[in-house]
Amino acid sequence: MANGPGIVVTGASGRMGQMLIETIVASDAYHLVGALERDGHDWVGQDVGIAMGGQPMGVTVTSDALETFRKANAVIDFTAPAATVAFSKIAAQAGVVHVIGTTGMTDDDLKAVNVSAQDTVIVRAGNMSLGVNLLVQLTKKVAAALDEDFDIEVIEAHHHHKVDAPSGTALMLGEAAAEGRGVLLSDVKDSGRDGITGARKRGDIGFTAIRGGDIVGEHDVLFAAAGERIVLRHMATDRKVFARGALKAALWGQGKAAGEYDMLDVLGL
Ligand SMILES: NC(=O)C1=CN([C@@H]2O[C@H](COP(=O)(O)OP(=O)(O)OC[C@H]3O[C@@H](n4cnc5c(N)ncnc54)[C@H](O)[C@@H]3O)[C@@H](O)[C@H]2O)C=CC1
Ligand SMILES: O=C(O)C1=N[C@H](C(=O)O)C[C@H](O)C1
Repeated sequence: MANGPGIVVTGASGRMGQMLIETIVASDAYHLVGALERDGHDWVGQDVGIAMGGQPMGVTVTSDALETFRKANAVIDFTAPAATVAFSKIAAQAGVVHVIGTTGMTDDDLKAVNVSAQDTVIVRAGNMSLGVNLLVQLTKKVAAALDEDFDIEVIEAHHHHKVDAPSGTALMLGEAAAEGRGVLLSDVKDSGRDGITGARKRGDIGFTAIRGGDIVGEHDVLFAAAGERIVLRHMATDRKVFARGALKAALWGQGKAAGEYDMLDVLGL
């Protein structure tokens, strides 16, 4: 008999999709009930295990979200903003927990997700790892303890396939620093410096994005003052940390009241 909640993985052929499927099938705490890819993708119609280059798993990749979500207890979604907005509406219709790892969402995308959260449990975070979520709390504390003599810079590095910048994690860290300082990130955010930028504005929170090779995800929060610097750092070396966090969120969300939650709720931080 199958164990634990039934999970659907969207973006099954993606870097995170495949990592999630491997993690689910290796665990007794969950089971895979569906694998979704976009219409026209060459995995659609194939057994997902075969498509991944291994043994059959008895789950055929499909592009029919509603039919698949109806068979599940949770959907784990690391895809792209437009797909995630559409999936949140379908998850609400099907009444399943929607765990969202997708980053690069606009304010309008986030508003649409928030509307879906009136009808189902949504857990969304730009980073699902325990380490980064702890770093968020540390960043808030350090920013609250220091004044604007300390310039705050968030530096992130990712693989060369990544399409959005700053990363979702960098934005979480920037929000935490702004909250610690009692300001709005939108009022102090400085990203994409290029050319004659003028001197750094006191109180700004700066962002720098590095893209290269196969870097999984690295984030520094730098507090730099005259004569001293503090650096808070997280380095992910394996996507398993994100998959484990997302699966924890899927389990945590079962039976919760409809609403939008994050990994700080899941981890009790
Ligand atoms: N929150 C977190 O902890 C993490 C978030 N991410 C985010 O997750 C997202 C995906 O990352 P990767 O797996 O590296 O990207 P990827 O490009 O390897 O995978 C994305 C997958 O989504 C699929 N997809 C796109 N539209 C779709 C649709 N309408 N229906 C079904 N599938 C669709 C694509 O075909 C692709 O297979 C990015 O936004 C990334 O920033 C990545 C790692 C950790
Ligand atoms: O695209 C990625 O790979 C990652 N994206 C997330 C982000 O935007 O912060 C999380 C992690 O750093 C990997």
